[in-house]
Amino acid sequence: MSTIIEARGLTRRFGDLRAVDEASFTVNSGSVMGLIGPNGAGKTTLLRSLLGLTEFDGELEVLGCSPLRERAKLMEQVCFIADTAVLPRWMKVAQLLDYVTGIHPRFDRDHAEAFLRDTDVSLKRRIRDLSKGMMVQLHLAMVMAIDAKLLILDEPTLGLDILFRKRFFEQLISDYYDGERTIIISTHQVEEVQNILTDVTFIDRGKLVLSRSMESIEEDFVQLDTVGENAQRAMDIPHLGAQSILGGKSVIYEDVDRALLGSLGKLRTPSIADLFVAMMGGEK
Ligand SMILES: Nc1ncnc2c1ncn2[C@@H]1O[C@H](COP(=O)(O)OP(=O)(O)OP(=O)(O)O)[C@@H](O)[C@H]1O
Repeated sequence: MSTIIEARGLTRRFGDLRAVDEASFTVNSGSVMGLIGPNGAGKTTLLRSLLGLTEFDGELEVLGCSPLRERAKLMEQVCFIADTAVLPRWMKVAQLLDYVTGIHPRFDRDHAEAFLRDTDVSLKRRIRDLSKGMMVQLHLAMVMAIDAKLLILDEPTLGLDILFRKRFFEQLISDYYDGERTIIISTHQVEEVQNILTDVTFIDRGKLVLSRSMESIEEDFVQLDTVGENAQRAMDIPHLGAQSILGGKSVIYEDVDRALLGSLGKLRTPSIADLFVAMMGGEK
């Protein structure tokens, strides 16, 4: 396992606004990291910094390169799909494959075609005539055929229905992820990525609120569902956040004595979505 990204005090200012504020984190090879935050939290700005697409202060190294000074070298090893990614609509699918074969040294056309054979996307179709779902399949085919060490996806499933979103993430993990590549996915759709992540980072108003492995989430956080009088006792113990449930409370704690909580109700590991709500300002 090697370090792919190392950020120390990464900051991006727009006038008085700090879109990314003193972010320090490490990403290791083989990680599938979810970058999760509300609208305007700084996700896109953080990803753009990693790619050298925006100026920043602080220290940042991505795949051993300085994103601002060695962008060309970095781009040889990175694949990025922006939330606003658009394919040239006037091209036919086959022409797109020709085009990317011509410009990208690590694009494997045969691999892309093999992937597309299992979809409804025909090489003869014009891109503008594809449905949204087919467009995603085409995007995925392009991504999977690029041999990149780091894949960065900014809101890759925006505007798609739940079936396509699920399929996108499933295929990403089953067909692309090989345990060595590193994937960073920014998304609002927390529930759908939860099962594929090895690491999770929460960002809120530019600050990293949480940056951990999924394994350590299990160790560090616990959720208690409790009803009746026990609910008040549970709320008296310092906690991260709480939600009302039928007849009681569901409360999330960090680093707490589980034996003490066990007598008050049912314990479980919080989902990423529940943890997100608790940390981003649920009922306290
Ligand atoms: N070029 C810019 N000039 C000025 N402010 C900017 C610029 N780009 C982003 N911002 C501001 O920085 C903050 C973070 O924006 P960013 O797009 O990184 O958030 P995000 O988490 O990706 O949001 P969303 O989920 O809505 O896409 C926002 O307040 C945004 O208005």
